[in-house]
Order: sequence, then structure tokens, then C-alpha cells
Amino acid sequence: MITKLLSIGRREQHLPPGPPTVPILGNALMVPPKFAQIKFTEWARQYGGIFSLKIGHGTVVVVSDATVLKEFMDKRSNETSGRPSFYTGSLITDGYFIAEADSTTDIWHMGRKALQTLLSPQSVNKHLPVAVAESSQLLFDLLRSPQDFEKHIDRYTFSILLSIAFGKRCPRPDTEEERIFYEGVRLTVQVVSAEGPPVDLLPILKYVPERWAPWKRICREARTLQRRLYFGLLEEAETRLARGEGTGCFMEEVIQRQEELGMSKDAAAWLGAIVLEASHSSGSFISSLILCFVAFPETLRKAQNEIDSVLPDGRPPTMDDLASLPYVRAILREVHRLKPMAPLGMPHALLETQEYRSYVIPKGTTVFINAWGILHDPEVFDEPEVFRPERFLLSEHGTKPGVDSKDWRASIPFGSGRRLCPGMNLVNTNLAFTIATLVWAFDFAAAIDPVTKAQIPVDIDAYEEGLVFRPRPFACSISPRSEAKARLIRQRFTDATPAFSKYELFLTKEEK
Ligand code: HEM
Repeated sequence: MITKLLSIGRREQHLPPGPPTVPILGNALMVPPKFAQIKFTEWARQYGGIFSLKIGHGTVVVVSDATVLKEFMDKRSNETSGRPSFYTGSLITDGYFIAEADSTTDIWHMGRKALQTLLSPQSVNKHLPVAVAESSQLLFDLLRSPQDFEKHIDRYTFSILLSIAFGKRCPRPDTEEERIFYEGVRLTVQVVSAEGPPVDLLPILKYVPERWAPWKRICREARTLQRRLYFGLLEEAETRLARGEGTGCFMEEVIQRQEELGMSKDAAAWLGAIVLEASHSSGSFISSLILCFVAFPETLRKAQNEIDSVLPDGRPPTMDDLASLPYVRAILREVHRLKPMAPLGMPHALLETQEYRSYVIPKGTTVFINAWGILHDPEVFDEPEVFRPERFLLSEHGTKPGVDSKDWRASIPFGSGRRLCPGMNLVNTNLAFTIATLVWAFDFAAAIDPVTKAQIPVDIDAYEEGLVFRPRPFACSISPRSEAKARLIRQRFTDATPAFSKYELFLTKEEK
């Protein structure tokens, strides 16, 4: 009995190597609850591009190498695209959130099928005008109150996806939708992050009554809030359609095809939810971009020179200009590389036992794609901790001379195989456009201390981890590059009014 107990937590011989385990717990106490990617990357340098951890009975495998990612994950996607069980998440979403659902479930198949239509290249083009109009408000807001840049970024990314998904915009940061959305996120983070209850490890915790398990109350509150938001938005879309006032948004399409897609109302509402939730990643990206511009000012100057030479008449860039802006596109890749919004992606689970190289990795193993480790490897990237977009002008994947990059792909920060982020094309187009317009419009620089008049340096590594990886709040100066540009920013925002109107049908007077 004791021998059996002590064998819990011990690494089986056929697993990839990894740090030494202790009885029962395995490596559980060695994994930090936050920024685990840093520790995983350290272990990858020691144990290799595929290593294993034991967490009690369970096995975790971490992939930190592009070749292993291709061979073990991408090529075997049918067997590697499950999701580990996620009890607190399922209490909030009743199992309807496709990012959490196993790839063998109907929820996942229906959701991916519907998203395919929304996010096909033709549909992405259909949604670009609203993104362009929203960008005119972002520039206007930054001009008016640059110190609130974080709020403006969050409104911008939220409003684009709210319009695309539910046909309603968010013209200011304090609308009911945005308030409920962020309150829902605040509650959710408390129970789904690594600091939440370890209920997937200790399933017995499911049976603890709510009065001794405050996390159950938090799940209930998060569920109530989010259902109010998503079902309310869905019902507004239904009403618009019934009145013949459709906006052409995603949920209207889902409602019209609900029968063909075989989707219940819950499945439809939570599908819209996942699109909206993605606004966090875009928000973190833009915040990281500004942080990098402040910390590495020469990159902003180079981008401005490129924009000024391609658009000598000083007009703002359009989506069509992106093809002529290689440095802007290199910035997009470099922010994804240096500060991946999901450094460990979303965990996968093996649906079948896998033999890989000399290892046997059992069914049910949780697999993390350590995008951070792959994208920060000093063997592959010259000075990986430096923000240097030029590297993507010198080689396709930014790798150093002599590195064989045949197993690399630009989509590494977006996951793998059948689970690859379906929003990648939409978000990359919008983000490249956002970079171009921000660079065209503003100078970003270190803030000035009002007393000493000295520059306040930013810390490029000061990040926080909630649902996504995002810079901690930081101060910076954002000013228009010229009075002529400031005038154009105001003008462009006024000109965008007609593009906004169809998304404002259900807004109150105060919200507009
Ligand atoms: C900077 C922006 C974004 C980043 C870095 C990002 C990254 C990711 C990553 C790493 C995954 C996990 C993939 C895997 O499990 O292998 C994922 C999943 C997902 N993303 Fe994104 N994403 C972004 C924006 C978006 C947008 C804008 C949308 C929707 C419009 C979206 C929709 C989804 C969905 C639905 C999933 C779940 C896919 C599944 O489980 O099958 N994402 N994303």
C-alpha cells in the first residue's frame, strides 16, 4: 500500500525527461502559479524541446521547439486536439464555450463550423469597414485624453468585436455591456487561473458545499453576469432581424442558420461570447506595441519614415496600403514574438496514447505549447529579448543566419492543428492596420516626471497575467505628430458617423 502511494507522482520510464519529482505531488510544487512559461523555458533548455512533469497521478508535457511542435502536435492533430477537464470554466459556461470543449464534442464541431463562415477571408473583408471606423475613434480618443490610453484601447478592441459578433457598438468605456463584460472577466480570472481552486487535480472538491467553497459562489456570479450579457445581446440581434434592421453581424447569421447548424440558444450565445472574449488578446497586443515603441524609440522612427515615404501626401493609411508597408508588417510579427499574448497557448489533451521518438505518452496527458520558449530561443533568435522588427525583414521567420527554419510557421503564437486560433486572419489584419494608423498619427515617448523633468523609463518586462499576458499599467506621452494630422484625426472621426449608425440602434441617448 505504502509503495503504491509513494509511486504516485513518480515519472514513468517511458515519458520524456523532466525535473526530479517528489512522492505523491510529483512536480506540483515546482510550477509557479504565474509566468510558468519562464520556468518551463528554463526546463526546456535543460531537458529539451519536449519534457514532462508529473502533477500527482497526471502527466503534463511541454513542447518548446518548433520541430517538435510540427511533428508531435500539428501532424497528429486528430489525436492531440483534446482539452483537459476544466471544472470551474464549465460551471460558468455550462460546457458551451468551444475553447474549453473537447474536439470530439458536437459543441466544438458546430462552433468551429459556424466560425469558419464568420472568419473566412470574404467575411473578414465584410467586417473591415467597422474596424476602420472604430480606428478613427481610437485616434480621436487618444488625441483628446492620451493619459487614458489603456481605456481607449479596451473600448476599441471590445467595440470592434461587439459590432462584428452582435451588431452593436460600444462608443464609450462605461456602457453597460463593457462594465458587465469586465466584471465577468474579473470574477472569472479568480476561479479559472492557476491561483483558483485545484479542483481538476482534486475532483473531490466538487462536492464541498458552497458555504465552504467561496469559488463556487464566484462561478455562479460570473455565470449569471455573463448570461445576462450574452443572452441580452442575442435577443437584441433577434429583435433587429424581426424588424428588418439587421446589421449583417455574425450572430444574425447564426440565428438565421440556427436549424442548419443544429445550435441551441445557449450554444449560439456562448459562441458570440468567445468572439467577444478575444478582445483581451488584441488589447494586450496594442498595449505591448506602445510599450515597445516607448522602450525602443528607433523602431517608431523607422515605421514613421516608412509611412511618410509610402504616403507622401500625409493622408492616413488605408487597409490597401498594408501591402506596401513591410516594416509595419514586421512590427506585427515582432510584437507577437517578443510578447505573445498567450505565452503557453491553451492546454491541449491527448485523445490517444502517442509514441513519439523513444517516448510513450499516455492518453489524457495535458500538453502545453510553450510559445514563449520557442519564440525566445537564443539558439534561433539573435538577442531574443530585444524588440527588433528588422529581423523579420532579414529572414521569413526572423531567425538568425544559418538556422534551418523549415519547421517554422508564422502562426506559432496562435496555437496548433485543429485548434489553431480561427480569429488569426481577422485579428492580424486589424492589428496591422492599427499599427499603421497609430504610427501615422502619434509620437509615443517616455512620460516626463513633472517635478524632476526627467524621463520616466518604462520596464519592458513588467507584465501581469490574467486571462491574457498584458503590460502592467505604465505612463507614457502620446502626442499628435503635427497640427495637420490632429485636424485630420478630428475630421476622420466626424466622417465615420454614418458607418457607426447601424450599430447604434439599441444604444441609449447617454451611451451614444
Ligand atoms: C492577438 C490576438 C489573438 C491571439 C494571440 C490568439 C491566440 C489564440 C491561441 C493561442 C489559441 C489556442 C489555440 C490552441 O489551442 O492551439 C486561440 C484559440 C481561439 N481563438 Fe484566438 N487569439 C487571438 C484573437 C482571436 C480573435 C479576434 C478571435 C475571434 C474573432 C479568436 C477566436 C479564438 C477561438 C474561437 C479559439 C478556440 C479555438 C478552439 O478551441 O478550437 N481569437 N487563440
